[in-house]
Amino acid sequence: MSQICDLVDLGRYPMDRPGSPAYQRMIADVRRDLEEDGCAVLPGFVHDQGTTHLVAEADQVAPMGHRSFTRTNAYFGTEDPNLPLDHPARQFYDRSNAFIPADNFGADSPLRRIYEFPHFMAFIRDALDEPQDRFFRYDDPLADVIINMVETGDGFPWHFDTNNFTVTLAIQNAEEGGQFEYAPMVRSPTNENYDAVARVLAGNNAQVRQLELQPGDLQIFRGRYSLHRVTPVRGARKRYVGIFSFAETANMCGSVERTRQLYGRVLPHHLERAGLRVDTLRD
Ligand SMILES: O=C(O)CCC(=O)C(=O)O
Ligand SMILES: [Fe+2]
Repeated sequence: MSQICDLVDLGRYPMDRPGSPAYQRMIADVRRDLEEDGCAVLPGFVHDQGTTHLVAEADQVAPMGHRSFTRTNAYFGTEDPNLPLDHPARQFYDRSNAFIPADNFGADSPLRRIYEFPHFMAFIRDALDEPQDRFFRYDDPLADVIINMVETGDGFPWHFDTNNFTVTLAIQNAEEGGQFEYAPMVRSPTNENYDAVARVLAGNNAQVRQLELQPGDLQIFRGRYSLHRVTPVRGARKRYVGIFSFAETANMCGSVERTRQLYGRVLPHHLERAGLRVDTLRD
């Protein structure tokens, strides 16, 4: 079974030593990057040897990925015929990928080892400057820690996330494509900024940054405000990205409908949380 130091470069990222000067410097760096453009990258967070474990695990569970195709706009909304045809909310794109659900990452999973390392959650919370009583691991056995698997022909078109922030770990790059592109903080809680969104959707990349993330890089991203996409992938090698989820309230879990769409199934846990009975017996 791997230890955290077999995966994470704790020398470079001393998340296990809160309060030390090195830890304080690390937090200051991440906060500055998040402040500047809503995105912080920690290169080599998982060292090369650790990445080997994560790739081996991903290859092993890849057949369990649930593939989904949708036609979506940047807001995951439906068609609104009352808006002008060129409105950003009326631009629809194909999206396809496969998520490998969280219950494939069991107690001895290296990816889960990182997610459940107690100092990891504290470090992410600290980096995002979130209060302790508003930061929890996601209580969803299919979605707390997953892999986004993107294969040749797949892509993740322009969108805003529904979560306030996303924590991802690059595990394996595709042979071609699969770059992460984003328009930093293009909208705010009080301003949709549709004109700027429309410019990005139309292919104007003056405001767009492209990241060449390498396996092992950790990314902390405020995806609710920054329009972003993953460029289409080509070649035989799959693109693997680990996604670690956190929530503002305890016991948060995905809805039955959305879970079924993304992971192809639900567990009794989802039905219970939705107030539904697990059995079909007459009361
Ligand atoms: O795979 C990635 O790098 C991020 C995908 C993404 O934007 C998302 O899951 O919302
Ligand atoms: Fe996203």
